[in-house]
Amino acid sequence: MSRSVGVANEDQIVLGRADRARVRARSWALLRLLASPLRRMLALTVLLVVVSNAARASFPLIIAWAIDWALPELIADRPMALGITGGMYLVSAVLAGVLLGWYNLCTAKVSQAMLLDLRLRVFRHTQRLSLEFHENYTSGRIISRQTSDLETLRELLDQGVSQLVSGAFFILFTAASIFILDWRSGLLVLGAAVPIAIIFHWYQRRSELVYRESRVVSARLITSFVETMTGIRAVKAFRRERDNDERYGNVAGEYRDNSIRSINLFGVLQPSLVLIGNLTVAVVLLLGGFRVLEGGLAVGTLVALLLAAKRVFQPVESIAMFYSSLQAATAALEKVSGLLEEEPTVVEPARPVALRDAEGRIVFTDAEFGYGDGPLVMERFTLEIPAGQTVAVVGQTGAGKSTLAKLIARFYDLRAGSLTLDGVELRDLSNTDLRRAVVMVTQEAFLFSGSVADNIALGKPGASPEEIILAARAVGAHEFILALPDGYDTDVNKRGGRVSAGQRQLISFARAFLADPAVLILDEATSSLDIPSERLVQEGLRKLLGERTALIIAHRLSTVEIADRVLVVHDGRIVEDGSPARLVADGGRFAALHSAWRDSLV
Ligand SMILES: Nc1ncnc2c1ncn2[C@@H]1O[C@H](COP(=O)(O)OP(=O)(O)OP(=O)(O)O)[C@@H](O)[C@H]1O
Repeated sequence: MSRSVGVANEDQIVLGRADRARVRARSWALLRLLASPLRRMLALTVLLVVVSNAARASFPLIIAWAIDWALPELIADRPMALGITGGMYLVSAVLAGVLLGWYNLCTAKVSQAMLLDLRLRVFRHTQRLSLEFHENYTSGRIISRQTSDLETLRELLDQGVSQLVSGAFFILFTAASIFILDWRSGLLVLGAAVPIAIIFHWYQRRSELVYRESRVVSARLITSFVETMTGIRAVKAFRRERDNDERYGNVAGEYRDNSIRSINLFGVLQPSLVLIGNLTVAVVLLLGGFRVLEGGLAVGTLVALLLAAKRVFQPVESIAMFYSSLQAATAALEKVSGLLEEEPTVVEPARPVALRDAEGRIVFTDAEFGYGDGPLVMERFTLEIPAGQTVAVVGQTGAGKSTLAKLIARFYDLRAGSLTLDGVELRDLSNTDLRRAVVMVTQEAFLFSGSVADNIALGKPGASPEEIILAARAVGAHEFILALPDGYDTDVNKRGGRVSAGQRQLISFARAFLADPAVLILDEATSSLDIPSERLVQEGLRKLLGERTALIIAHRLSTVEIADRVLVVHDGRIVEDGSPARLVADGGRFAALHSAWRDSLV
């Protein structure tokens, strides 16, 4: 497989031939995909740009006729010819103006529709990608794809595309009009296309690298910023400000250098084009002038030729300017299309097996697991958890406890073996059935913006206020919620609505209670609670656990007391398995942990 699949070579500036071709093809495929629902509109846009520019390019031709044909006719007292050429000029001018305006409206519609589509795709897709992807691809990068890259595309689409296409057609038609007027001058203008093509090619090769680098450095800049701000507590606690300033300063400096390089490249491109254009006009004037003197060329034709030659190079400058935003947008599109090419590693089955009322029997058979291509984190094991059992998982840090929990929640798939819920492979369940049956409450107990009630209701969309209060009461959260400024309607992200870490956990307990899953996983979920609220929660927890299957990962052994069974995980293996009392009696690892905990209580 090529290394350029997905985001794999995202930080690489110079791409090999095959990788470059693949990345280009991927970007084009994305553009085609975005354009396909707008085919009709696009066809109209093309028609408008062709006709309006043909009309614009006809002005010098009409002027040549007016001078060389209509004027002599007028002198001969036949004013009809001047009326015809004047009328033609007027029609062309109005047609060009009206159609050009319409064309601008159409391109704005098309480009904004494409941009909206892309924005939504990027958001939906990144949300759909598996946890494995997000754990490796930092949130800073995602933000940079969604903001800075899409902004770069927006800048091009807002103005650039319409100018580029319109300019290109204008040049084409004006060059054609020069050929019609005088093929020798036409060849001269065509000759100027050679150095222009060379300079564009030079600019394209150089700027491709510079703009690709710009995307990479810009992502690093945003990542550095996001990391500092999301970890602002750790930054302050460890006095990281000065180091962070320096690191950020270095990346910002790199970004500046990169911008200077791209401006310098443009600084060569633009004057070169102006120079080529002016020289060509001068040559056309010189040669045409001699031919007029010799009688080989009509005066009107020369005037028209000069007008056309001057106009043919007019859009070149704006094309050069928008060409640089095209290059920047191409680099952005490479990155965004790479992100969109990533596939979720944990996929929903095409034909899921239905699971109505889950009981919660979990069975691992000859299961093995490791993250990505990494080493095995859980060595081959077989484990059966009967429905309704409360299992505590203990073990030293890094042993694999959370990994076990994440497998049951299907955040990851096994590398080998099978994992079933009520006899159905987890991989064969629909997301809806799986999420209804298995709920995981994590340590971070994330709250979304909105009210406390909204946050609890996430467990069961459409839950009534009574159900929400019942759930909060069950886990012992009701009292503190009532004490908040607006009770259940308090906005958790507003000043005064902020809740403590322990309160956050209680809210997420209420959410889980309301969800009423067959299998509940609590990952370190009681670690932020102080002792009284932990006691309170112990009570709530008993109610929450009720009849369900539960897997509790806890450092605090007080939580383990309510478990029917304890699993001791060590170095990716389950080394002890039994009731708490039996494991204590057996005198193994759990017994040692337990006695240390008892001592700490005294
Ligand atoms: N996303 C990941 N990618 C790669 N390796 C990982 C990932 N998450 C965990 N690991 C590794 O897997 C092993 C088990 O981690 P796990 O989080 O399951 O441990 P744990 O027992 O829950 O530890 P703790 O009590 O500290 O939370 C560790 O060696 C860890 O480095």
